[in-house]
Amino acid sequence: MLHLVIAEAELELVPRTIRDHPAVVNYAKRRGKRPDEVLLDSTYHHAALKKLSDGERRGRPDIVHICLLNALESIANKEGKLRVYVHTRNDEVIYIKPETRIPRNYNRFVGLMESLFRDRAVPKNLELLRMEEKSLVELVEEINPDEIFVMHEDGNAVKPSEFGKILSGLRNPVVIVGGFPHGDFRSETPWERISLYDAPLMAWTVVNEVIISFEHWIF
Ligand SMILES: C[S@@+](CC[C@H](N)C(=O)[O-])C[C@H]1O[C@@H](n2cnc3c(N)ncnc32)[C@H](O)[C@@H]1O
Repeated sequence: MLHLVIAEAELELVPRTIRDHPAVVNYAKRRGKRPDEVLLDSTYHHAALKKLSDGERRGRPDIVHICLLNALESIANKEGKLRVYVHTRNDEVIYIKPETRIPRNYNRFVGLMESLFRDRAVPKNLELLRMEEKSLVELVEEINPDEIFVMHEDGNAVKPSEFGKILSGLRNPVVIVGGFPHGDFRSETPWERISLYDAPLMAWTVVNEVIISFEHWIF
């Protein structure tokens, strides 16, 4: 079973310090919500983000959305060979049941994530998505993998097909992909770094490359 972690994802509610910024207040009003109930989104809160530390990389639910659509619709997931987790910049972990259908529509996805931040599990009866406070290291320990790989543009160069072969030979590998648009991991990731290509790739491209290369060797 391959465990895929989208790590340090830029997924969070609007932080307290910018909840009274006009860009946030107007956006929340348009959506009929309170500023403390809405996701931070760089498309709409660009002006307010300038006031936050790390503002240039925060507010990117779209990265999580595309990664989850790709991973959960994959053949590996349909065949029960994949588990997907999202770890956020604020050390929350989202556990996702493999049968979860992520909304294709971005606005519906945002609404779903806002419900998850409020209720900690959605839908309440099935708990397809569940959120817990947990660090990346704690999540990795809980999975109890036989190998842990951090996808990184400066890592050891391994061709995607070769990496898929390595993953297919393991019992319970964890693969960590950064869910942020720029820069590096902010916390410690003391595991083997793997580069699939000699230039930076988007997170969802790496998700696809990893899953498809893995599938190639197990089906
Ligand atoms: C958009 S990148 C992160 C930002 C990137 N450091 C930059 O400044 O452009 C998102 C994630 O994709 C993965 N990634 C990006 N390029 C990669 C590569 N060439 N090989 C393996 N993983 C890569 C890493 O996990 C990275 O954290």
